[in-house]
Amino acid sequence: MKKIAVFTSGGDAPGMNACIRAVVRTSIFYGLEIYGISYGFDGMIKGGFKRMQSNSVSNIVQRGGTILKSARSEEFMTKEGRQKAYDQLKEHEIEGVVAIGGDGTFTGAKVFFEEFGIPIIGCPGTIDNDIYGTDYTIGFDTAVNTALEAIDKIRDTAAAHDRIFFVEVMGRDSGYIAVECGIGGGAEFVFVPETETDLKKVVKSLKSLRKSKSSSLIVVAEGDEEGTAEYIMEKVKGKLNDADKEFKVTTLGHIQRGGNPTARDRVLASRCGMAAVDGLIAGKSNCMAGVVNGDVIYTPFEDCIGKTKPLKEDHLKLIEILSI
Ligand SMILES: Nc1ncnc2c1ncn2[C@@H]1O[C@H](COP(=O)(O)OP(=O)(O)O)[C@@H](O)[C@H]1O
Ligand SMILES: O=P(O)(O)OC[C@H]1O[C@](O)(COP(=O)(O)O)[C@@H](O)[C@@H]1O
Repeated sequence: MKKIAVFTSGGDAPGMNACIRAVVRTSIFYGLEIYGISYGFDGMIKGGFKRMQSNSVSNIVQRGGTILKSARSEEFMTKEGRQKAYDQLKEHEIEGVVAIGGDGTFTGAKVFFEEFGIPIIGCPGTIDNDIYGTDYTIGFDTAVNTALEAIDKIRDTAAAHDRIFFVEVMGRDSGYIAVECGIGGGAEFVFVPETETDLKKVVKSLKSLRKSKSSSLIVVAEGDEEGTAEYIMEKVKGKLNDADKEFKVTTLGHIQRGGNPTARDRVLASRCGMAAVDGLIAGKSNCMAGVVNGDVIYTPFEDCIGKTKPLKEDHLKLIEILSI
């Protein structure tokens, strides 16, 4: 293997730059030529390849976003689009690819490998932490810390004014961010897509909590099956029927996906990046490099996509117990 390429795809997650840096420097360390592909699969189709040197990735380990840009590609969803991408890789004599992204990216990578046999290894880059085959995904720790900082500030206002606050955090299909913010931020309740949200029970608990607490904080994952934080707040407000209480909603939004990665994310990203290149050199493919129980492991894309990583039962129990 002489030439490999790396790209970021789907969204962006803090730590992607640290991962790119590790891929580039590990490749150079082993004497490989390394190319960066801009704008994910779209860039592959359009031939957006650029040779990278060690100094191409200087001073980025601490930066959020991705220097390779990120994109979602409709064209790659078609056989014709993937054929164009393959032709571009052939033209540039690329023999292996590192894909940094989430489960959508890995789904595309798996299809691509099955059709054209180009060796491809993934690194888990998503703030949602919803990928099987790694205890944590790159960006999750930073997103939780960003959301937690905001929640701490919101708590000050909630306490000062005796308010009930609903804070919406990211997580289209997953409650990992909500659960960790809920535990770390001392939330009274956390609503997540993985479990049924029982509003009747919540209203009952809020009524009884009124005796001991003057303010409450509820964290809602954006993908909760009951609806948005705004919608849930209106429903709870209607049922609680407490004219003296003020209800407020804060949606944290994309601030959770930006910012400098935490130490944990930088280290995880660097380990996964190095492991992806090691894996390609060792002849691995169609899999993701992740970290489980402290060790790097390679998990087939099929499992990363097909298997779910359930929320920890004891985390959910913790929230219930600590909120009394
Ligand atoms: N079934 C598929 N076939 C081919 N490409 C796919 C498929 N699913 C996803 N992709 C590609 O992966 C890209 C990123 O997926 P997306 O779900 O948007 O992000 P993420 O990787 O963060 O989950 C898509 O824009 C598309 O180009
Ligand atoms: O507005 P966008 O860019 O589609 O992103 C929103 C989505 O991004 C996510 O945070 C996931 O993003 P990443 O996979 O890139 O980390 C989801 O929880 C959220 O629904």
